[in-house]
Amino acid sequence: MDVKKNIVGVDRGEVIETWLKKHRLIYTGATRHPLILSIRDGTVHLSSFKRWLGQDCIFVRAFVPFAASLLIKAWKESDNRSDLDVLLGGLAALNDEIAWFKQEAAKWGVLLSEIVPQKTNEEYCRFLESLMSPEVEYTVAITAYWAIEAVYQESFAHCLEDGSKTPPELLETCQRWGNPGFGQYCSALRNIVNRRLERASDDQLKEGLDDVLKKAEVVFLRVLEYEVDFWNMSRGDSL
Ligand SMILES: Cc1ncc(CNC=O)c(N)n1
Repeated sequence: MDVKKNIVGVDRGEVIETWLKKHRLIYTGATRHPLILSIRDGTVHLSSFKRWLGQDCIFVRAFVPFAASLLIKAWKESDNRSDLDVLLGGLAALNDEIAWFKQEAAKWGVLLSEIVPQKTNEEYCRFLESLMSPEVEYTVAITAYWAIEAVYQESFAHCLEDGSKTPPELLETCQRWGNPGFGQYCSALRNIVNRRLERASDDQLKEGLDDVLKKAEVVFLRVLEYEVDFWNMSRGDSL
């Protein structure tokens, strides 16, 4: 098959695929972390799970305004109306998710009022806040958003695959991000990102334009690093 290449030599619509090949190791580090592997093989320490749960409750509260800021960028900058529908669906799901976190925390006896955000969590939330700035391009911000969602989707779907021994009391958590609907949502986000990056690489022909493609790749890698650090907090030795 004749694959068209644009000026930066990237196959059309394949930017994310190229990144995933190039950064395989860190991507696998984020999506196959020891915490996830221990959930999947049933050896997870519940104290680790609870530490993750408490920290993630805090993270998700910062993720909501980030998602809202992305909705604004999409409305202002997107070349495709359906982006807004995809993002609004994500925001609606976050409403359920926040309610679920409260209920799940209560179920495990995790007292949300007493959770202290760890340094990694605070830094990750600050990073999200930096992406909310109007200076940050829609393409760059939605790349981060897709990566954040995709890591959880791939991680938790792994715990639901045939042969996994995920403890029954953790199945609901895994289904939250590992269910097929969330998978489709992540594919829709990935399609948006690929479309935007393809456009960005075309635009780089024009003089004076920032290298959005490079910025998006840097942001993608930072998300993966933060996700690995975030899982690491569950070990409880990072305070
Ligand atoms: C640290 C982290 N990364 C990704 C997600 C998934 N997105 C929203 O729920 C999450 N909850 N927490």
